Amino acid sequence: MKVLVINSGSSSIKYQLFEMDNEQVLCSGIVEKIGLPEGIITHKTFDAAGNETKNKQELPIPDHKVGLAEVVKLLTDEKIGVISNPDDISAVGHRVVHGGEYFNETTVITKEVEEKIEEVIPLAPLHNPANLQGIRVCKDIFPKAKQVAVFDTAFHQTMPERAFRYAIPEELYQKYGVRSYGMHGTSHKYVSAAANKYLGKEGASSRIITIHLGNGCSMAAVKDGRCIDTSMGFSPLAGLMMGTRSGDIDPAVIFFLENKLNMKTDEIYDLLNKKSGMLGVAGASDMRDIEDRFVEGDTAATRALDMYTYRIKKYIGAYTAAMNGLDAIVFTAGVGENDAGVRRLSMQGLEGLGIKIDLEKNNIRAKKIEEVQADTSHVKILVVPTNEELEIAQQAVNLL
Ligand SMILES: Nc1ncnc2c1ncn2[C@@H]1O[C@H](COP(=O)(O)OP(=O)(O)O)[C@@H](O)[C@H]1O
Ligand SMILES: CC(=O)OP(=O)(O)O
Ligand SMILES: [Mg+2]
Repeated sequence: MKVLVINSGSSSIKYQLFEMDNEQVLCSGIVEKIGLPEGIITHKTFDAAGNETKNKQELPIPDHKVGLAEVVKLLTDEKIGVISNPDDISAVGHRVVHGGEYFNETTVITKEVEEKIEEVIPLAPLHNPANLQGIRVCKDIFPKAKQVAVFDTAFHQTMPERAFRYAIPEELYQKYGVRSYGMHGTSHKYVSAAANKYLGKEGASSRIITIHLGNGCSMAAVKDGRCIDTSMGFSPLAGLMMGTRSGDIDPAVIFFLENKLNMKTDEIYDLLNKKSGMLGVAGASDMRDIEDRFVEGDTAATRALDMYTYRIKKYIGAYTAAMNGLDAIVFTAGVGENDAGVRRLSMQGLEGLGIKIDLEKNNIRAKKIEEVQADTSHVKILVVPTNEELEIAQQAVNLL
């Protein structure tokens, strides 16, 4: 059974085509820097022995629709394509970021499901539209395949009320579902399970903090394999500082912008979602650009990194308290897996909590699970490459 997985992030589309009979990856790729002047598509095909052939192109990719069209071209290309007939694909698994109160499980996509994903767009304005586009394009191109949605919010459904409720009038939760949902759940689930397995703590008691640092960033406190708290909230705007999102901010700033600067609601929305974070503070959203400037001693980039990593530390403190201790920290996603500098700065000055990184071991871009703590550290520090696509494909197969 061949399953295609489409993972549309805010700045990227990742995809993998699996032969699920033996979980073999037939091809995989990433469309990066969507919306920036210079987009990149990296497409890899694999033969039965796992040997890789890579194809890289640079071209402007203004939005997710253009990106998806390029992906489909590559999948069906005469020379390097891996499918000759779209009907070869039995299912397409889609990452959907926000399921609102409607979905806490993997679901076959029907017209009603599509409408509900559309209805909660205001809760995930950078993501659900891209997720929907992916669903619609794939329905057209793979009409025989079952379309399946795997929701980012699902893993966080185990949070207790004290963690997911906001201190606002009860009616807003009861009537309108105003509460914290959390995102990146597929990734937090995958890497926490992988870490538990690696540490020999599957099914045992364990206290792990997972730190997903991509363009969007979030952390989760995972106790005994279940999420008990997470930093994103009602929408993916909450929590950590991100590529273009502010993360936590005093809501009074919004009233100030309205009253003092006469900004409209959608302008403020845009400001906090698309013009803030690393972009707002240092003028660039891509961490590779920030790192280059940090190395050159750029003041704004240095300040932005200091803010970004300080907030990670604060959440580590909070979640260590919430779990009454900590066994392991897990870094993952684009920045978490590749950026030794961010890991180093985030772990600096946490010796008081028994957390100490080894600078030499940390100096890696992780392709598999790596341990980067110092010998004297009481807490393990792992870098675990996430694989949201495999997790989605497995869930799609289980459902079907
Ligand atoms: N080698 C690297 N060093 C530092 N940051 C990197 C590196 N490779 C990728 N990144 C960063 O990862 C981020 C994208 O992560 P990713 O998980 O793909 O994001 P998303 O899924 O949110 O689109 C970008 O900010 C990019 O700069
Ligand atoms: C929810 C979210 O922020 O996703 P991504 O990091 O893929 O943009
Ligand atoms: Mg992502």
